[in-house]
Amino acid sequence: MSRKDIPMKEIPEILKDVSTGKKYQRGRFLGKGGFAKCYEIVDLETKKIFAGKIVPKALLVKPHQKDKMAQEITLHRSVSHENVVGFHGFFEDSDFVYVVLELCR
Ligand SMILES: Nc1ncnc2c1ncn2[C@@H]1O[C@H](COP(=O)(O)OP(=O)(O)OP(=O)(O)O)[C@@H](O)[C@H]1O
Repeated sequence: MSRKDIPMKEIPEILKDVSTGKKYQRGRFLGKGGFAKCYEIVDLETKKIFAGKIVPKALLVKPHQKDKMAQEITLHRSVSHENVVGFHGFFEDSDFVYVVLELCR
């Protein structure tokens, strides 16, 4: 089965982190990578703006794809440097993994 045949769920307008209760409004589309689509997202409580990197779980089927995603998160959360885009956390629901990043203007 090729990539285009995989049925894709729609990304929600409001992204909810059930573990913290945080909610983000999905805004402007920023760009697309190999697996992810990136959007501006706004924390509904603090009104702070971030970049949300959203990866469909339907694309993370092979063990090495899941491992790469987990490794990206593990590495990125451990790095804090002025030249590396800031990492603000991640969460998931049944269909997507959401990574919250500093927004690059
Ligand atoms: N923190 C950010 N702030 C603003 N725009 C971003 C941010 N992160 C990603 N983007 C936009 O989203 C696009 C896709 O990013 P993503 O990190 O998914 O892909 P990539 O690194 O280009 O590819 P790959 O999937 O191979 O890692 C980028 O090219 C950029 O336009």
